[in-house]
Amino acid sequence: MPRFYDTEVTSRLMLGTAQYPSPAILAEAFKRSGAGIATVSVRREAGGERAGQAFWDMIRDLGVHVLPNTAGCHSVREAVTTAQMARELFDTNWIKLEVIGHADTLQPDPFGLVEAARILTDEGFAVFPYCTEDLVLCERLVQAGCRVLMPWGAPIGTGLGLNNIYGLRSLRAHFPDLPLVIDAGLGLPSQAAHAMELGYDAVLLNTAVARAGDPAAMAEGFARALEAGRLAHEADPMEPRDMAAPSTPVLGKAFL
Ligand SMILES: CC(=O)[C@@H](O)[C@H](O)COP(=O)(O)O
Repeated sequence: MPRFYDTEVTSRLMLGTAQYPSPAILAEAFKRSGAGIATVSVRREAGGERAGQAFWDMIRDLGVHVLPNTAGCHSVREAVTTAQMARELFDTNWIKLEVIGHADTLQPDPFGLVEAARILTDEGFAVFPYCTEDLVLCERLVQAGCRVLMPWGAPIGTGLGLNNIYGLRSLRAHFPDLPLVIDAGLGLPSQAAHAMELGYDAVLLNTAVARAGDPAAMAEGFARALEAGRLAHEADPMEPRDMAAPSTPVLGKAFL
């Protein structure tokens, strides 16, 4: 199982905690999938007071690692301040760093992300940056102190899956020993299995589970797909080839 900043987790599935039809369904999705990490929006917690406390109690009861995020932050300053609040609220130095750079695609602002990552690692945070698969950006994030990378599969909430297989494969090859997590854009368990087959360590998703007709069943579907994909990765898959190759031996075939 993957290790994030010296913490070994028990599952390759991380789930977001927004958009569920009810808290009970959210809890059931975690239970059935065995997801090991819950991401929580600091803004939601900080703004909610009593509702926030009830939500936090429920998350704590799940018994999973909590990964607060800076969702909704569009500037370095906002993200850093939100991370500092998260450390106090959740009593953890883990932070999923989001610095959104574009209103339509919600893609990360690479420049702000690196700057915020550097500030936060200097302050002792364990930063989980939501990034793109750009190799130069990822190099800079590692230089800034990040010990895990979270490239997007596709824009948040689209369910499009892995938009740039080539780029994700290159990233894996470039950082063979760094934990890599696909974050955002997954819509189906088969896409999560594909991420595992590419050698990724984990996936983080929210919309595909929370917006499914049966969120708990979908969460379990993702968990099973992750297991299948990882097993396939470890089994050393065959190389695809262009030319047909008979899988049945022709030796001993009767001549007519
Ligand atoms: C970066 C971000 O906000 C994602 O972690 C999001 O929470 C999950 O993305 P999906 O809703 O597309 O799964």
